[in-house]
This record gives sequence, C-alpha cells and structure tokens, in this order.
Amino acid sequence: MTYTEVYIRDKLIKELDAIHVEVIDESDGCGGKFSCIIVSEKSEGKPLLSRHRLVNNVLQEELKIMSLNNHLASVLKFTVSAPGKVILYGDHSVVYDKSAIASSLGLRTRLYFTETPESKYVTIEVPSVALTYTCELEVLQQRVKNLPSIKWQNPDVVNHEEFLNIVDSFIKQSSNHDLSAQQCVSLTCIFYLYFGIVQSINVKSFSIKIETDLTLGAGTGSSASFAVVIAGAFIHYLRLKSNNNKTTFTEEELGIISKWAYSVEKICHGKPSGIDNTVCTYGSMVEFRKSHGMQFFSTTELELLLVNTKQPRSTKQLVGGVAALKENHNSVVELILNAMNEIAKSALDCILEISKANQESSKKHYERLGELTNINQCMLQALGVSHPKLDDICSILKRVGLCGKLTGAGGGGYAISIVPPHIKREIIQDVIEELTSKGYEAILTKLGGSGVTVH
Ligand SMILES: Nc1ncnc2c1ncn2[C@@H]1O[C@H](COP(=O)(O)OP(=O)(O)O)[C@@H](O)[C@H]1O
Ligand SMILES: C[C@@](O)(CCOP(=O)(O)O)CC(=O)O
Repeated sequence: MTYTEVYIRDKLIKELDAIHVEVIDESDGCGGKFSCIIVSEKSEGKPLLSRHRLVNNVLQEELKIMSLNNHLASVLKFTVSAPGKVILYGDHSVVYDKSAIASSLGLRTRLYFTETPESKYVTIEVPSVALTYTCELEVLQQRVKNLPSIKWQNPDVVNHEEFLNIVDSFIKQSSNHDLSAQQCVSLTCIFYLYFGIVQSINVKSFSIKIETDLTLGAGTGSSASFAVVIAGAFIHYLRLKSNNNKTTFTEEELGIISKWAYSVEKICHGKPSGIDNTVCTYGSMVEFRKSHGMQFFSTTELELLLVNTKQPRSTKQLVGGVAALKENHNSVVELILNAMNEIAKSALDCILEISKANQESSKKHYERLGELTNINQCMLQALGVSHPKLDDICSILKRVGLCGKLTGAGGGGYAISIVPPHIKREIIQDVIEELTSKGYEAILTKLGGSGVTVH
C-alpha cells in the first residue's frame, strides 16, 4: 500500500478540522515520506511536541506502513537469467580449434538475489541439486578478509588451483552437513565466483535461489548457464552497491562474465573449449572457434526438437575419451576433426541461405543441412561419443524424414533435430508420441534468445 498527497491531506483535514493543509510527497513516488503544513484550531496553544503527537495519532496506521515501505525500498532484490545452449555442429572438434555452430535456447537458468539485513545468515538454495546451505555472514566475511587480492575485472590472473583449494576448505569448514558430489560442485562454483567477484565490498546478509529449466548434465549447457547467471548476479550486485542502477551489461562486463564462467566450467569439465560460456553469456546464434572467438549471425528463427535419452554421462570422461583416441590414432582422428570443421562451415552457409529463401525455396537448403547433420552424427559415432539410445533416436527421426545428432559431449544426454517448416505438424506430433512411448522425453523449442539479462 502506498499513500498519495491527496489521501494524507483529506485525512488531516477531516480528523483535525484543519482549515488549511499542504502536503508534499518527498519520497520519489514510493509514498514513504511527506512534509505537511497544517493550520488547525486543535493545535492552538499546544507545544511543538504535542502538535507532532496530534498528527502522529491521526496517521498512526499510515506511518507504520510507510516505515515498512521505506525498509523494503532499501533492500536490494533482483533476478538475473541466462540461457542454455546447443551445439548444432562441431561438438568435440571445437575443443581442437575447429569451427562450431551453436545457439542459445529458450530454456533458461534464473538467480533470485535478496538482501536479508535482518538475518545473520547467508542462504543458498539450489533445488535442482536439492541443496540448501546456510552460513553465518560473519564466517564468510572473515574468510574474505584473508583472500589473495585480485580484481574482479581480471579473472585471467586468478591462480585457479590455489583459488579452488581456498573454496574447498571454506566449504568443508562452513558446511554443517554432508554434501553429495554434485552439491559440492554447485557450491564450489558459487563460492569461487563470490570470492573472485564480491570479495572486497561490504555486504549485508543475503539469500540466493537458483532455478533452471535445463536438465543437468545432458548437453544443453546447464553448467555454463549456471556459472553465467552467478557471475552476472555478483557483478550486478557490485554495480548496485556503487549506486550504478543500470540493468544492461556493457560489452566489457559481458566479456568479464564470460571469462569467470569459463573458469567455473573448468571445475565442471577440466578443459572446456569456451563455446558454452560464450553462448550462455551473449545469447543468439554464433560461429565459434577457440583461436578466433565468436562471430554472431542472425537467421530466421529455427525450430528444434530436443530429445532427452535420460542417459547420464560425464562431459569430462567423454572429452578425455576423444583425447585418448586422438593420442592413439592422431592422423585418423585429425581427419575426422577436419571433416567436422568443414561440416560446420557448410552448415553455416545452409543456415544463411535458409534465412534468405522463402518457404518453398528453403526446402533444398534444409535437405542439405539434414545431410550434414547425418554425417556429423556418424563422425561423432566414430569418435566413440554416441550411445545406443542416441542411435535409436536418430533412426526413429530418420524414418519420418528428420535428421538427428547428439549435442554437447554425447554418451547420452540430448539428441537434436532442426525441424524444417515444410514437415507436417502431425508427423512431428506422431514422432514425439513414439519417442515418448519409448521412454524418451521430446520437446519442441526455438533457437536463439537473449544472453545474460537482469530483470
Ligand atoms: N542449475 C544448476 N544447479 C546446480 N548445479 C548445476 C546446475 N547446472 C549445472 N550444475 C552443475 O554442473 C554439472 C553439469 O555440468 P555438465 O556435465 O557440463 O552438463 P551440461 O552439459 O548440462 O553443462 C552438474 O552435475 C552440477 O554439478
Ligand atoms: C564436447 C564439448 O564440445 C561440449 C560439451 O558440452 P556439454 O558439457 O555436454 O554441454 C566440449 C567443449 O566444447 O568444451
């Protein structure tokens, strides 16, 4: 409830039989502060204190609400979100500095940040890994005091191993219950970024809740989206604390968020290519190459069928498997990786052609794109990163004229299929039903969408 000048004036006139009342809202519109000039016989001959009491009695209830509003207005509260990603072409080969095409997804991770000044505790809630963690702000502040000094703008200079050890020992010391390996990874990511970014400022207690639309560990960039949203939220918190109320990130800030997220990705998978943190930070569709960075391109909105095998897998192990194969058969594997590089480049040409074409003439470009998808999947099979369930999904899709491949690390997780608009909706619905009846989970979504965003 907020009060207006008219409301306050009318009430004072009525209750004090005032002959003249002037009210000025001095609260910038939140109704938390008014100045008043009142002329009333009821205050005649009374000392200043009694005159104030007279007014306070009339506005007793209103003053309580105003004080609450003032308190709420000073509590920082905001939400940051970041998208998931799919690699369309170039999974794994991107690790070896080949081109890849990737896009943000409509599915997002959201972080809700609230300062809780009346509490002694910092609370972290991550329902997707069943994590609820609390620690006293004082304990956190003590740890922060003795950190190696680094600037949040400079994630590059962090000694990763040293920082990880600090975070590990802090979690062990401050956690009052046993954590699963997954909860531990999630908490490590959060404190790595807290110690790296927030360290130097004078914080109040706060609570963080992180929710996600993404399935964890299935190839759609849950870990990168998680890391980006945390880095983005901590950087936004720093800005608010220095009275910078902007809600968009500058190019420089985006670059810093992406770099911090890259460091955190190293905790989840060892030696990432950098494509996941880039797409989850900037959004949109990109061509990415490790040594060249990213290049955006805009296209017509592509529709994607995402099929979850529900088969768990580890990105770190799968990337390690390809590295081992490459070590044993370097020239053979190098040829496959180079072919994947050519696939990504040709696929980009097709996607750009599709954007220029009308529905009828786009058919042949979708067909070529589908062929490239099939070849890419065969190559990923050759690298040993497919799975019988992924192969099964691809053959179900093929029977109805769709082309599928794994996305991300493979070994389970998601299969994807770009859906050409000329394929009949009934066919898509039937294939979704067939996949569901076999225990897979299939959803249609759109490619693209904004990167890290403050709401
Ligand atoms: N939203 C999230 N909440 C908590 N932890 C997360 C979240 N997303 C990712 N993680 C951490 O990252 C790990 C998954 O990373 P990864 O295997 O790279 O999968 P993905 O392909 O989805 O990025 C999870 O096991 C978990 O520890
Ligand atoms: C296999 C790889 O190309 C993608 C891994 O993606 P994800 O962790 O499965 O979402 C590795 C990388 O690019 O770092």
